[in-house]
Amino acid sequence: MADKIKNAKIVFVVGGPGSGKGTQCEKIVAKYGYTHLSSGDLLRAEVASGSERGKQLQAIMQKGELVPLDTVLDMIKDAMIAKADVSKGYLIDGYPREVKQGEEFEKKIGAPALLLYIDAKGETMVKRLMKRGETSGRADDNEETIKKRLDLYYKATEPVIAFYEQRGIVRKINSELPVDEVFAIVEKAIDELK
Ligand SMILES: Nc1nc2c(ncn2[C@@H]2O[C@H](COP(=O)(O)OP(=O)(O)OP(=O)(O)O)[C@@H](O)[C@H]2O)c(=O)[nH]1
Ligand SMILES: Nc1ccn([C@@H]2O[C@H](COP(=O)(O)OP(=O)(O)O)[C@@H](O)[C@H]2O)c(=O)n1
Ligand SMILES: [Mg+2]
Repeated sequence: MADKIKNAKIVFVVGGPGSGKGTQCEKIVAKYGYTHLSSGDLLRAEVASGSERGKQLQAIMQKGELVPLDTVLDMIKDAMIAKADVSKGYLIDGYPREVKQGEEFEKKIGAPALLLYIDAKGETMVKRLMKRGETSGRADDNEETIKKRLDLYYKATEPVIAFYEQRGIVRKINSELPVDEVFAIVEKAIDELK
């Protein structure tokens, strides 16, 4: 079962909240046909289902904290298996959030071939999320939760980048530029994989 996805290309897409991970992933899907799995979207779908587990997740996400590791990892794994027959590669967006999440992913699923590090300044991310919050309906796109998400990003997620840098698979992408210019850099990184 998990064997099916062992040979697939796995790309981690990591960056702060509102750095533009989702935006770039959509463009990668359109050009390369990869399967996009946003850990945040998977969690929000569970919340929307109204399940008991969803209610617990909602409370954690509203505070900008991290949900238990196993919960996210199981969701990602199930979603990967569901697409195993048709997938050219996987974009794992918003995961790992901490080094331990990366280690567990590798134990249960496989190793990433590339980590796209979507990098924007803190103030840029806050500005984008406040703007997105005007229309997104996301409960965590508010000033207080954004600040917590950002703090947690610097504390827990930036070490993930250092961890994979040692392996030489990190490509840092400056996402202060306009979307299409950012994508031009992303394309180069993906093309290197072939
Ligand atoms: N100028 C500029 N704006 C961008 C870029 N990428 C995204 N944005 C804007 O920033 C906002 C956040 O982008 P998302 O792609 O949703 O960010 P994300 O990293 O997926 O954020 P989370 O869902 O919070 O993880 C969007 O509303 C975009 O309009 C970019 O490369 N340049
Ligand atoms: N791997 C993950 C991904 C998301 N989450 C939770 O889901 C929320 C939204 O995640 P997201 O990736 O859509 O958004 P950002 O936090 O990057 O803005 C996070 O703030 C966490 O509460 C998590 O706990 N673990
Ligand atoms: Mg996103």
